[in-house]
Amino acid sequence: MSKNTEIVIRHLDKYYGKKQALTDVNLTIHKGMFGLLGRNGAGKTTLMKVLATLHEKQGGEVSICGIPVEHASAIRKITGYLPQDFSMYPNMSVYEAMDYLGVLSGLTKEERRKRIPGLLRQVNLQDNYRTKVKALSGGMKRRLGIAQAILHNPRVLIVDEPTAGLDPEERVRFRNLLCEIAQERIVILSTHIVGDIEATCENIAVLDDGRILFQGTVEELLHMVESKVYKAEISKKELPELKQKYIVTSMLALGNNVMVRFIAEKQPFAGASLCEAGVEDAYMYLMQGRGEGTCS
Ligand SMILES: Nc1ncnc2c1ncn2[C@@H]1O[C@H](COP(=O)(O)OP(=O)(O)OP(=O)(O)O)[C@@H](O)[C@H]1O
Repeated sequence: MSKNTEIVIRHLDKYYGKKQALTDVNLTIHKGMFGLLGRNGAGKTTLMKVLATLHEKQGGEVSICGIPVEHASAIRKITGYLPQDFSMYPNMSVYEAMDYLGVLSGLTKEERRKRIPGLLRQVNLQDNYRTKVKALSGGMKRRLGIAQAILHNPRVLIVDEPTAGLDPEERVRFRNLLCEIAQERIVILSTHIVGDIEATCENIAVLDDGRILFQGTVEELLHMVESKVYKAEISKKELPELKQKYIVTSMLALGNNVMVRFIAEKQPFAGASLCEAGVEDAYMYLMQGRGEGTCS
């Protein structure tokens, strides 16, 4: 595949003072949805900020569609970024905010007039032109954030933890929007919510303590726990021992008993039945020995 349609990261190192936040990160990211998964503090935001040219790296090479990240203004022309703590112009209306950002992006009046209505329709805010930004719900603000991030029609969209705090319906709607956008772009989605990745991304990377623990397809991740995920109904008294021996990925209380889902290398005891592995199981397995994974 041509380097002009990829993000290529080689031996990337990033420090904050003496603290090393990224260590020898190597990734190649193609068109479509790419999921970056990791617990809080793993380095996801740092990696995204390096790609968005908001942080400088200390070592390695990074290029986006063939352009080295050192060429910040050229990178910003082809990259859209939605930060974790996105907020903008609370007293402007939705349309005014978009129009203003369009001016800042260098779009002509004609280009703005043509592009903004289509984008607001795409993010389902077509009925909110006059709504003040401060009056939007969390999900609507996030969707407006996406519209502003793709206002200049970038080839790459970088979205940092976009679904945190959204209700389930908004989360699904937001994920679908990103998938739609990813049909013609590279979209990088960072999250610590395993469900977001499972539903949307074919290719993923798991970051932990600044290092890549895994990269590949969701299928390859699932393969790691194939024939290793069991469920069993046990008494509450037996639970502590089971938790000591195995990685428990979910529990459901049933009176004095508990239905547990856990990972074991082979049939652990009679009465435990094999089940289909999920991404959350695989993630917990991968995180084994690294403290508890913070998946929700
Ligand atoms: N400005 C900074 N100065 C010093 N250390 C920092 C700074 N920003 C981040 N770090 C540290 O770098 C590491 C990676 O942080 P980063 O924010 O990239 O993680 P993250 O995976 O995005 O986590 P979260 O989901 O909590 O945002 C953490 O140990 C964090 O404490």
